[in-house]
Amino acid sequence: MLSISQLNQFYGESHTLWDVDLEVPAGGCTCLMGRNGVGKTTVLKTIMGLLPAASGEIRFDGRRIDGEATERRARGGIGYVPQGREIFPLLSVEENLRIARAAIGRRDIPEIVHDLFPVLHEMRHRRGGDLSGGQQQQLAIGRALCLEPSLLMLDEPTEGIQPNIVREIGDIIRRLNREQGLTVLLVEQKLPFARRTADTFAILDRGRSVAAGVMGELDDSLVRRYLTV
Ligand SMILES: Nc1ncnc2c1ncn2[C@@H]1O[C@H](COP(=O)(O)OP(=O)(O)OP(=O)(O)O)[C@@H](O)[C@H]1O
Repeated sequence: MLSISQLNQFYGESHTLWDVDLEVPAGGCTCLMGRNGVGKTTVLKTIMGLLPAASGEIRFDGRRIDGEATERRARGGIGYVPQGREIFPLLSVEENLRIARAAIGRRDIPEIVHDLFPVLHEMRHRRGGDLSGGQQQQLAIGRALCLEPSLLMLDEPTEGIQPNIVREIGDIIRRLNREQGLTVLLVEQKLPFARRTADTFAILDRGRSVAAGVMGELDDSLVRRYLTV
């Protein structure tokens, strides 16, 4: 569904991504892994068109999208839940959702959002900034779902969230993937969470793709070499 080949990216003079390849199969849940600063967030932002690619190809459903504006990619089916969530803190929960929904010309809130996140319905009049970290993460995912994506990308959705809520977020990602058929690309540093949630992995090291496979192939030697600090 998403296929990246030979992607290069620079921040000014600094070469950040080096010939990165990444395959996200349709209907799967792929975890992009690697230590801090290896370029995971940069990959997601480049897929979304928030950063320009210097060279390489990004294909989504077979179509090249690397020349498209972010809005077009979002409308075309790529949902993005950024690191740090980036909800509007002064707007209500409902307004946060409606703004996203308006981008595809709709006014209603999709049922799936209330089904998955009853707390967002209960707290619809509260300001986004007044929610807990876990609730804000649910709002960020709910907001991405308002655009009815076929691929959902999440950047460290469990960062700074209490352990019991981490489990809930994992359940939700699995439900979206397995029950709703949404393809998922997850950036995640917590190994047990990644193993439970994803079925394939790809590892970056200093801006390069160094390993990929089905989750069962993520063995101790790969973990020691590329993931443990
Ligand atoms: N706006 C920027 N300008 C210059 N360099 C940047 C910028 N953003 C990130 N970098 C650098 O690019 C490299 C990759 O960063 P990136 O945030 O993509 O890594 P990451 O793997 O997502 O890390 P983390 O797990 O800490 O979020 C790092 O060396 C980082 O310092």
